[in-house]
Amino acid sequence: MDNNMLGGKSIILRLEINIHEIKFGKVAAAIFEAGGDIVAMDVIQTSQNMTVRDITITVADAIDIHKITEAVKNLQGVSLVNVSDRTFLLHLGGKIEIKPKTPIQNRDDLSRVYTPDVARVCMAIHEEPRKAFTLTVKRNTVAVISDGSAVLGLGNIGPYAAMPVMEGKSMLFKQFADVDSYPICLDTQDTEQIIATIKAIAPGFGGINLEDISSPRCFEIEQRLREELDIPVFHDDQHGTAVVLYAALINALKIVGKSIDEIKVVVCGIGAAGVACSKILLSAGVKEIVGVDRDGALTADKKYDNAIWQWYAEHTNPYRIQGSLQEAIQGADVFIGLSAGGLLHREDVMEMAENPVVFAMANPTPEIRPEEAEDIVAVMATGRSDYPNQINNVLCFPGIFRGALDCRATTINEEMKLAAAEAIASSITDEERNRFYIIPSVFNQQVVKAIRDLVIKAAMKTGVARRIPREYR
Ligand SMILES: NC(=O)C1=CN([C@@H]2O[C@H](COP(=O)(O)OP(=O)(O)OC[C@H]3O[C@@H](n4cnc5c(N)ncnc54)[C@H](O)[C@@H]3O)[C@@H](O)[C@H]2O)C=CC1
Ligand SMILES: CC(=O)C(=O)O
Ligand SMILES: [Mg+2]
Repeated sequence: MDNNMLGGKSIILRLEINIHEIKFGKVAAAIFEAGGDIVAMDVIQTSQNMTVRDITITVADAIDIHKITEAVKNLQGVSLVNVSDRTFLLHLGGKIEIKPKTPIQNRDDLSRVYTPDVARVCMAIHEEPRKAFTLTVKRNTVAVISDGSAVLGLGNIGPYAAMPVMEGKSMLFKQFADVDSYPICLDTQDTEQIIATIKAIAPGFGGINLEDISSPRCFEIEQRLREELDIPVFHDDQHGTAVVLYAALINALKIVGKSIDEIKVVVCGIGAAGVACSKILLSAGVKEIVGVDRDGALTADKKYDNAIWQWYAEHTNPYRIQGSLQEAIQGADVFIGLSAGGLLHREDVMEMAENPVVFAMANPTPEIRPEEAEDIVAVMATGRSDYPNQINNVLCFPGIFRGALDCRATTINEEMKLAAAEAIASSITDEERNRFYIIPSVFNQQVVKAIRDLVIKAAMKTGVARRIPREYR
């Protein structure tokens, strides 16, 4: 895939221009004609014959970037030194760092944070292991762990390529909920090795956020770790997504005036996210869910090697609909896309029931782009930050872990997830709610706090809180 397809709407061209051969106005005109809008320019170097300039250009899409670079290369007297985009610049050297909380200014400080005095702290924890929560980073730190096997909708791109997403999740944890986290990408996709590795590194963490691990391995990995560790293990693509999806659906149904037990829902992509979203909808009372994957609708009339698909087929699709997405979507009230970009077409949306709700949540490219269907849908949402109604697990994972860490929960259970969904859905008032505003912004700090508070209450009520926060004592 062309790197620029992953986002960069703003690029910087470094050009070496022979000032005797071409005037800058001509360069600017060529960029403009190719679809670029020059928003800034820095002169890097000048000499009697040459000038080197960094030209910042905004573009509508990746095709324009190609057109612009070709146009510039074809100009006599111009040499294209480098093309960079702001997204790549933001990633130079990684996006996070670790800093000491206090400076070490003298030998006395050194002997306290390190040897010899640190030994007393070590022995205190040795004698009473739960002190690890008060005397180490465990109290506020989550591991963000991937094996690179299902990175966004990019597929199995491996542990190195997964790192930028995991670093991004760590940034979000810190900025939105003041949770510290380390991105960890494992160079194995073997279930047993992943489980053993995570168990081995768990002592330093207060929670494990599994990320972008493909199905069906993700189900066993999560389940085993939940059984074998005493800290929350949460597969974000399953549960974070399901929580936010459910919150968004509650509000979307209020707009279209349909009740949850009478809608037909088509879920496209029965992987980690698709299975978890379907499960939360089943428990919320949806009666007709049809799951569609690469081989079409999942139905109890077929047998599947994948145990989770077998379970899925037996618990959904009551009318045993068979066939492709195009067939399954006839008369559907809601489409939920958790598969790959571009799978849903305008013609398919036209076959849905009146006032269709379309949640095209694949990243980075949704199953259908809003501009293709917004005039024929009642409510449209994507997983992206650059369209209205962003249904993305970022609305859930910072707040749910904030709550879990603050009450030192041993797990994140169903009650805590439902509490998080309720906090998200109810953060939009009846007056505020409209077809472009069914879900709050990730920048709304009240949402993280609301999730945290309800999650702590749910943890206390279900007996999984090991610490009662001061305000609840
Ligand atoms: N908006 C959000 O918050 C989230 C969005 N996602 C997106 O959902 C998608 C799936 O993610 P995961 O469930 O983690 O991955 P996964 O690998 O566990 O599942 C993907 C599923 O989609 C199916 N699929 C792929 N291409 C298909 C096609 N052409 N037709 C039908 N089915 C197809 C696969 O067979 C697989 O079952 C990704 O695009 C991801 O970015 C995932 C989690 C959160
Ligand atoms: C948002 C997210 O976690 C994903 O697309 O995988
Ligand atoms: Mg993910």
